[in-house]
Amino acid sequence: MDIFRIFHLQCARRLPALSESHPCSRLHGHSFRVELGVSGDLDPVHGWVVDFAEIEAAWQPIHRTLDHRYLNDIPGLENPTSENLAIWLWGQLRPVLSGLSWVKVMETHDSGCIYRG
Ligand SMILES: Nc1nc2c(c(=O)[nH]1)N=C([C@H](O)[C@H](O)COP(=O)(O)OP(=O)(O)OP(=O)(O)O)CN2
Ligand SMILES: [Zn+2]
Repeated sequence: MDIFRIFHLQCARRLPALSESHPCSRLHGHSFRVELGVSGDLDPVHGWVVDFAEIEAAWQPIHRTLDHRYLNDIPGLENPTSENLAIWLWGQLRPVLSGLSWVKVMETHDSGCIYRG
């Protein structure tokens, strides 16, 4: 069974590997939509994979670290593409959120990525 919870981050970033002519090389902001997926068998007592509150609790330190921040300043996010953000989120969350199965980052309504470790 797969369950997921959705979170939102407001962040500033620039993508330093791009040429100056590319708009994303300039400072700009994104309202990221992050989906955290957790997979596992149902706990027969509770009838759930994991309490959604556990996913929420794992997310809170991430939110404090990233929300309304300039991502490029965060160690490991010097080139904060959505892909690198998904990988970074996986690295932060995998040790504390058992059953983490995917991290999906949507940077706009139409564009995003999924990382499964
Ligand atoms: N594979 C990736 N491609 C791009 C990334 C990325 O992280 N991974 N990032 C960007 C830019 O950050 C850019 O801000 C994306 O937004 P934008 O180009 O504005 O998105 P849209 O084209 O969907 O929006 P429009 O309003 O239609 O311009 C670029 N590529
Ligand atoms: Zn961008």
